[in-house]
Amino acid sequence: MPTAPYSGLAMLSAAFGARLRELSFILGPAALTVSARLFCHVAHCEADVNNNTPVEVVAKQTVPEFKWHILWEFLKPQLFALIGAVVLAFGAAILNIQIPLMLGDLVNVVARYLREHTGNYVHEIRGPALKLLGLYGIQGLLTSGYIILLSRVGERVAADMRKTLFASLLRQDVAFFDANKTGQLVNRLTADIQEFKSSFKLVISQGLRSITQTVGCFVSLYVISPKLTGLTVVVLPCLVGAGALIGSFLRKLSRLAQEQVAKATGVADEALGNVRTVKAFAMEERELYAYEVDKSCDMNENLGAGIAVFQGLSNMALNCIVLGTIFAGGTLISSNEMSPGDLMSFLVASQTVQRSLASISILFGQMVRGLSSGARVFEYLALQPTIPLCGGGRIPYHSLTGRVDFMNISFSYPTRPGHQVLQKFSLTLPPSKTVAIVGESGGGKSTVASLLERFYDPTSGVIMLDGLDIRTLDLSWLRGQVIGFINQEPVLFGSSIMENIRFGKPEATDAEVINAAKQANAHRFITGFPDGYNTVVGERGVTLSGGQKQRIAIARALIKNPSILVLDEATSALDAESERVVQEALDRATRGRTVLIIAHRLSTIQGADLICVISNGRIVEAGTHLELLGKGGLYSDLIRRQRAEGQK
Ligand SMILES: Nc1ncnc2c1ncn2[C@@H]1O[C@H](COP(=O)(O)OP(=O)(O)OP(=O)(O)O)[C@@H](O)[C@H]1O
Repeated sequence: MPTAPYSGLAMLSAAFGARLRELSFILGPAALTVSARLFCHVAHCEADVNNNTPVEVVAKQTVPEFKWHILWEFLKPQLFALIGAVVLAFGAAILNIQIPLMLGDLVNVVARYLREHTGNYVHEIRGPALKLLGLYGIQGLLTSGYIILLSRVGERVAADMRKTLFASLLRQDVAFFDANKTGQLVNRLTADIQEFKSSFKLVISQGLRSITQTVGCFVSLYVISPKLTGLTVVVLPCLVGAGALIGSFLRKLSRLAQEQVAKATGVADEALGNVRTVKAFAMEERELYAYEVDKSCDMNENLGAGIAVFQGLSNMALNCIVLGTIFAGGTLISSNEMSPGDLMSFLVASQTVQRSLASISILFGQMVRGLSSGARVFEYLALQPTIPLCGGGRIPYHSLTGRVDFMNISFSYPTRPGHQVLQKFSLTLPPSKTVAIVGESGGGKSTVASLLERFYDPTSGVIMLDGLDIRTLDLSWLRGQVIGFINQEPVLFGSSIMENIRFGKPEATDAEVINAAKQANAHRFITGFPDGYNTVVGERGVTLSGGQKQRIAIARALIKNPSILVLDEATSALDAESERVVQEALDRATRGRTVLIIAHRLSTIQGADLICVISNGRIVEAGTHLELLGKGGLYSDLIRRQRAEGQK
């Protein structure tokens, strides 16, 4: 008998073991096995407490519903493997029910031999022992079989979910990303799916086994001794009721802790994604992350303590049942109502029930967590974007002029519905002409570009391309082939320069990529790198200068040969020399195209065919540079202000 390094439960187990040793004069050596198994169970339960601390990271604002039909779609392709796993798990559970009965047979042989000391012990024990050994072997095989099948099903379902969720997230409107933090979305892809997978596997394997064993062993208990079973049945409902009450309190704690972990992850994601800003303000030490992590640590510690008390109490109660059984069973043996083997069977069977019930109580919490993780994953799987990515008409390339009309556009961002950014805004971009929008910061310039790209749809009014409402046109065609977009801070992906330029047209040949780079004034510096076009640009292009990044972004936009080019303050973040080379590239790129420039520095747009000044969401002045200067209005003011700032 091992000495217990554990707390009260283990001491109870040890005391129980001692009691069994006392009884071993009747029950023989098998009693020691029961004691050891019970001890192991206590240790196992304590280990479960540690394993049960939830590390789930959840992005949770509302409580989404679990959609079973979506789960069914993922399970369908794995149905055969799943049925196989269920059958094998069921088989293993049925065999587990047989084990106590066989142990009883074995003990009866031992007890009879101890009592009578007649016959050939080895010969008599061989039959039941071999039967039991065979049962252990088959049970082991079935267990391995269902675990293999189940982990296959779990992994494949999780991989399918990840791929589908990722595709669904990318399909969502830009407004969706305004409202949801990236870190929380990534959590759904990783932690939520992981949690769902673990719960799914656990519930199918252990849940099925525990329920089958509980029912089966209860039947065995009743067959062995209705009296003793009656005793157990009276006590059990009280324990289950108390357990359910504490369990619901713990689930609430768990949900709060999960939300806190998700919050901390969101903060980390934001800081790591913008590490330069954090460093520039020397905020490494003061980052909010530590505070949020400490908070989640406290909450998880409280949860862990709650789980510990819960499991401690439930183990103690269940162990007491076994203890009571031995006393009551001993009385029945003394009055010859029960054989020692029957008491052995009863003990092991009741121990199996106890273990199964303990595991059901843990599984119940796991199932709730799994269901809420699954619900969060399914919530976004079922979400349809309000702006569909494909479907709708296309204008043949040869007849496309590139004329754009903004007609009476009013617009508020979905995340800020009370704040009207554009009010009855009207503007025409004539084919092959350059129109620049200027105005105060926050006046709505970039919003105009976003609406043309259909990142959002106007609240009222229509945007026309060649006289057709852009809402009737195929969005992937519009974004993929008609409009080229270059903004102030181009984002490159952490792959090669070649792949980054090809992002604009995935089917482009190497020659097309090089040609686009030449048009964007980028070929020379790219070929100057040791790896040329295969140079990997680092995350978000950090290994390149601002001007180099911008020229690659221009090449990426030009490779699709767009009819319309939108330049959102494309050179405002560059120094004078970079601006000159990029401007050169842009001048070449804009030739023969309809161009909308969202301008910050007025010096770069003086050659535009039309300059519009936007204020409070509508155009207040329009004309060429000279015409506007002559008017002496808002445009002249802006120029004067910029000159004064330049001189400072
Ligand atoms: N995604 C968004 N969600 C909610 N409001 C937004 C969003 N983007 C911009 N806004 C708000 O819309 C208004 C117009 O913003 P916009 O970016 O169009 O201005 P801008 O003229 O381009 O400014 P700047 O010259 O400073 O870039 C601002 O009040 C801004 O706060």
